[in-house]
Amino acid sequence: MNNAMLLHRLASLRQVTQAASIHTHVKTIAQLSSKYEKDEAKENWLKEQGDGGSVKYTRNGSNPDLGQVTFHHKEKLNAFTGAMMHDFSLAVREAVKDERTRCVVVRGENGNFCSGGELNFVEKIASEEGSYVMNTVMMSSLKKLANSDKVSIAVLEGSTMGGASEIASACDIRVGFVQGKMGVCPGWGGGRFLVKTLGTARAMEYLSTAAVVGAEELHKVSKHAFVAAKRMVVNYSGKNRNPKEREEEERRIFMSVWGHADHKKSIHDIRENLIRAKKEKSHKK
Ligand SMILES: CC[C@@H](C(=O)O)C(=O)SCCNC(=O)CCNC(=O)[C@H](O)C(C)(C)COP(=O)(O)OP(=O)(O)OC[C@H]1O[C@@H](n2cnc3c(N)ncnc32)[C@H](O)[C@@H]1OP(=O)(O)O
Repeated sequence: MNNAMLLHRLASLRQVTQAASIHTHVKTIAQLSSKYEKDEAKENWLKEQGDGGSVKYTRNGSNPDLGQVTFHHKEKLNAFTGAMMHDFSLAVREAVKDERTRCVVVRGENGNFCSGGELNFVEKIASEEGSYVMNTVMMSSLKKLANSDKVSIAVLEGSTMGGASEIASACDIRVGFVQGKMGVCPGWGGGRFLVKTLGTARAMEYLSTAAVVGAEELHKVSKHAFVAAKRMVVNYSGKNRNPKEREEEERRIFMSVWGHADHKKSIHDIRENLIRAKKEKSHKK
């Protein structure tokens, strides 16, 4: 879809967009931010919610300039659990502090980058508290990676889906986003990187159409996701806003869609599809 067509569609949807009610969550964010004042408290909460997999920082033995952050969860294509988000924070901190290296390679084991959030975990934390903690921790890790003086390189092998696209975007690599299909919008702090890398029109197109569903179909699936995508792009393209306000707004936008009925239904449908695909595969054998 070209930009003119996209703008035309956006204009025709404006009425609905304006009518959709999205809560701002200001009060909730203030309460949660005092409950989880320390980074460690948020990271530990995530670890408690979902186990399985790990993320490790290592140095490349043959090339001392290279550090590497590796996702280990090969049986689920390196899908991120809460424990992995916890480890990712520690690994990124270690990587950006390592004075012996100039580059950080970010990759998944076994020839796959990452298939996004682990779906059981994603379903379990589909709440305001879950969205706040996950968003804050992952956004902080991605910011550290993006703002560090290391050159970060995402090795995009195999699957790169959902939140994994946000990690890849923080390393400045262009990838497709599937969040529209899930009835949400980027939840790991990736909105900023997408707008920075692609510009506003392309970012809107990617968020609303790039992946699997077109804008009109997406709007039927979840007008909330569509509206959130628009708000996220406007947030980073608007003038006269300071970076902190933008970051807070990105978090509010994400929290307004995470755990919504559309989102819960989408997680359920995606999991059902995976189970059905697995059964079909085993029948064919
Ligand atoms: C804020 C984060 C959040 C967001 O952005 O909104 C997310 O990231 S949500 C997750 C988004 N990701 C997805 O929707 C991807 C779901 N997975 C797939 O569509 C497919 O697995 C695939 C990535 C297209 C690969 O397909 P294929 O090559 O056919 O492999 P399998 O489907 O057989 O996968 C192997 C194995 O891995 C399990 N798996 C894969 N991804 C996930 C996941 N995200 N969470 C949990 N489990 C996952 C899959 O179920 C298979 O397991 P078994 O059936 O037990 O072998």
